[in-house]
Amino acid sequence: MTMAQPITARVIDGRAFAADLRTRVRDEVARLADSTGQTPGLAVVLVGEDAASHVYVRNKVRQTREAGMQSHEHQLPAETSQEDLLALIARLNADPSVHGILVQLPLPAQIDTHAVIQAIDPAKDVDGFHINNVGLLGTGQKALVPCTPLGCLMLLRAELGSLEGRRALVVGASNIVGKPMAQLLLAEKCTVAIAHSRTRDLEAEVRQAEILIVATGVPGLIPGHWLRPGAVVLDVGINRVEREGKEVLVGDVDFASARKVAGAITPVPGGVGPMTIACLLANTVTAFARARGLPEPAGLTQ
Ligand SMILES: Nc1nc2c(c(=O)[nH]1)N[C@@H](CN(C=O)c1ccc(C(=O)N[C@@H](CCC(=O)O)C(=O)O)cc1)CN2
Ligand SMILES: [Mg+2]
Repeated sequence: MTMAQPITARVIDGRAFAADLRTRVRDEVARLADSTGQTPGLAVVLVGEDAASHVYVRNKVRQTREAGMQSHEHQLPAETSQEDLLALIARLNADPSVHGILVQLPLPAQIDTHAVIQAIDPAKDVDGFHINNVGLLGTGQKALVPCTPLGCLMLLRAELGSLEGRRALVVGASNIVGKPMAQLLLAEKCTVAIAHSRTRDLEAEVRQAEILIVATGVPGLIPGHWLRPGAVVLDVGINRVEREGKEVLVGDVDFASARKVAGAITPVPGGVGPMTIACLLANTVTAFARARGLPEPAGLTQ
């Protein structure tokens, strides 16, 4: 008699996928430099002392340079005024060597985040947060797309090929991840639902999803037994928790139980996270090409 094999999900290697995307970005940068004599430039603005933000910005600067692009780094003190930050953005908007502008979030409390994002030239808004880009994405036109959802879309396409007709659930309705993710999935012709903190029966919603994307910041919110068997699960959560006296990173999905039910799943760390910066580089190349009226580089955007 043969024993039933336990189902074990394929673990999606976001680090490897991001490394491959960065190689494609680097090749495209070299090709563009050859044909135009110019190198794409990315300006990164960091205000204050948030420790995680410093790590992310350091990685953004390093990976920008490794891709052969120019990095313009602006570190401002925590007490920077809104006026000074807006003046810097105006200078970056006007600088022809800057093709992408990114203001690292979160910003200190005295600064109006929305006003700062709206001050960025939408053509240089490589985070895709400006309402022009939000509106373009929502109306099915070419936009600059937020980096984390764009990374998720690339992982899903690599895993599933066509997403058409699939039932997708996005858990979390943030402007940075949940809402743009839902728009991207809709554009792929998925049947899309968005769940949030007031969703009445989250388990019942999760059970129906062939594609599940979770971005809530609640560690271990989704246990494996809620999943539809074979589902593709992308875990966007990055939560620092204490386990056995040590600080560890965990996602919003309980990985140990979920991998016994899912068809494929991203780990934390090493899943969706690394795609965020790789997609930022890709967006910078896309912004550069569009600004110069060049053909869209293939495979770098939605
Ligand atoms: N302006 C922006 N601010 C923020 C964004 C953003 O896209 N634009 N996203 C996050 C932070 N972020 C990039 O800025 C980011 C988060 C996580 C990772 C990543 O590689 N995570 C690793 C784990 C890293 C760790 O050890 O902490 C992983 O998941 O494997 C990269 C970038 C908020 N702010
Ligand atoms: Mg504020």
